Amino acid sequence: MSLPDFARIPRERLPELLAAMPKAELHIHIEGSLEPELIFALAQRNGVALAYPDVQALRDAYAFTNLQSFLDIYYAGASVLIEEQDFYDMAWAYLRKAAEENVRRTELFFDPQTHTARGVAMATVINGLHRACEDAREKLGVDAALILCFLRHLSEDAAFETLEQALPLRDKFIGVGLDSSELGHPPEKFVRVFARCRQLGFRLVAHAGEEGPAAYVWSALDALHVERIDHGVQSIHDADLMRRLAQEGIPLTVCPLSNLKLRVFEDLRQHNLGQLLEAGLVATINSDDPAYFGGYLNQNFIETFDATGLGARQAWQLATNSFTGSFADAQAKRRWCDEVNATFARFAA
Ligand SMILES: Nc1ncnc2[nH]cnc12
Ligand SMILES: [Zn+2]
Repeated sequence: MSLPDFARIPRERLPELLAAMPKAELHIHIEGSLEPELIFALAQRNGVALAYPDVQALRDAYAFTNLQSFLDIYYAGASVLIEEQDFYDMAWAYLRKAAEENVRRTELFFDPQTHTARGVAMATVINGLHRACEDAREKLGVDAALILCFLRHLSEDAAFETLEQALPLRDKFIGVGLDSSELGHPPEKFVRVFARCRQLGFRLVAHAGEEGPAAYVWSALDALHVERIDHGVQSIHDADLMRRLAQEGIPLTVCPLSNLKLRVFEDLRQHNLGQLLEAGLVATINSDDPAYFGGYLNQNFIETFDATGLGARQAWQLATNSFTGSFADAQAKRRWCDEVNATFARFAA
């Protein structure tokens, strides 16, 4: 099939097109979708004390200077999650939003160590999230899958222990990832546990090159053998790495509003997404932690396009990349890419 005629789509219609086009979200921490209102509702339901008197005071605290300043508040927010129903409610709220935004496929990260460290059972976490994913498929037509993330500020032994706890529920998540504080915690720290997960047949991803250097992206690829890089925006500083990412078609799950709020870029106009696409990388747009960074997926698209001047061609590329970069089966990917083409043909008619 030939490419849509992008020149026929006027710039004024871009926001409408960005919202309407089918898309996949490949980088969303489900705990980062916990809105202040739900944090307060769950705190009350579970009798958990919060450090803030009300929703507004909590929201006012969302002024971050870097990744760590965000993570401290993010882990505190997650402390209200106790029962299986809490995990369900959190994921269901996100999945409903995703359906409204024409997300067809979403791969949700979750951080079990944040919860098991507080005495919440692994099964409570995974069963609640998984039930929401099943309901999303049935009731919303959204295909949702779970990816278990190891916290990189903790030890590899702790990651192994987490894996052991999760293995009885292995049919309920498709892969593993690596998140939390990047600087000082290089991928090499987790070589053995990723090797084990690879042996077990899990899909592998890792955060790399968000605040950390391009060298961390190399080691995520060569030491951990990940299939996708989360963020990866620092790759731009290494021409050999850029060539490799392009040649091997390794997807980058880029999160523009997150990068702005965590000061990876001081201004959205300086974001390098356009350069990554120009270099032929399989870059995608994602929300990361939408409740904390001021926007869900469509807001990320709309603000980024507005600030950087990207156009309909890049919109098509990003929507297509989101499906090709996903871990869905080949037939579903083809169906969604056809749907992307049909949407663009309609806007170009
Ligand atoms: N942007 C991010 N980077 C690393 N770990 C995270 N956990 C939640 N959001 C994250
Ligand atoms: Zn992330």
